[in-house]
Amino acid sequence: MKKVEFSPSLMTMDLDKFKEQISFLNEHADSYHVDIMDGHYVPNITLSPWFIQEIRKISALPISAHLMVTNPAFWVQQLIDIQCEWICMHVEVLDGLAFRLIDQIHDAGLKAGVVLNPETPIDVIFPYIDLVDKVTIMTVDPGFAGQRFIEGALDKIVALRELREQNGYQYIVEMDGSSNRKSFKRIDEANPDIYIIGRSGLFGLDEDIEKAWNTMVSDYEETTGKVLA
Ligand SMILES: O=C(CO)[C@@H](O)[C@H](O)[C@H](O)COP(=O)(O)O
Ligand SMILES: [Co+2]
Repeated sequence: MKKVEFSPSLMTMDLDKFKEQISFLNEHADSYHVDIMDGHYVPNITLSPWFIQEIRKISALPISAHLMVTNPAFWVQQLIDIQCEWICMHVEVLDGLAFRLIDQIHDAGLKAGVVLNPETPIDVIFPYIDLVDKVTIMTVDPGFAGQRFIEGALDKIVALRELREQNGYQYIVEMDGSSNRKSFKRIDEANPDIYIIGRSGLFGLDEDIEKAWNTMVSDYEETTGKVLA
């Protein structure tokens, strides 16, 4: 069976337990997801390139930056400077910039991802679908944790996997937004490669990160009937 990857969304971690939680997750998670917002593209401001540098000091896991910003070019250069493994940009702001930014990320030796809001159709990315390394499907509106799961967005995950199969594309498919005990089964049916887990699926389950992780694993296993390796 294909391995399911879990990527904790660090904007929902407990910052007063930063070192303790990262030390534990270094041994259990597959990568980290860092939400970067500019207060314009979405009405919130969360993590930053500086935060990625702080993680990097105590972790060797791949870090994926989810850019929710109106001017991705400005942020892409900063993330290239700090060598974040994945730079993921919302397609809704990529018009007229997509090829330049994807090439810039690749030229720096990093991976380029694109992110689609729940209402954005996948055909928007067809012009550059063969160039991207990851496609992230939002299953909540971007900007905040703790929102309602948007089940209808899952059809895009199925369609992206089919397109990849038919055309030999190389991208990874990821979901982001409210993955937890209530939604794991539906997400699993759509079968993304990476699950982003936030407060509702991981950090909010227990103050002790080890207990929270174990609860997340049993929630996944009980609701999907699958056993994680
Ligand atoms: O990009 C975002 C939100 O804009 C996500 O990465 C959230 O941080 C995550 O989905 C929260 O999940 P919940 O805490 O709602 O489960
Ligand atoms: Co995110």
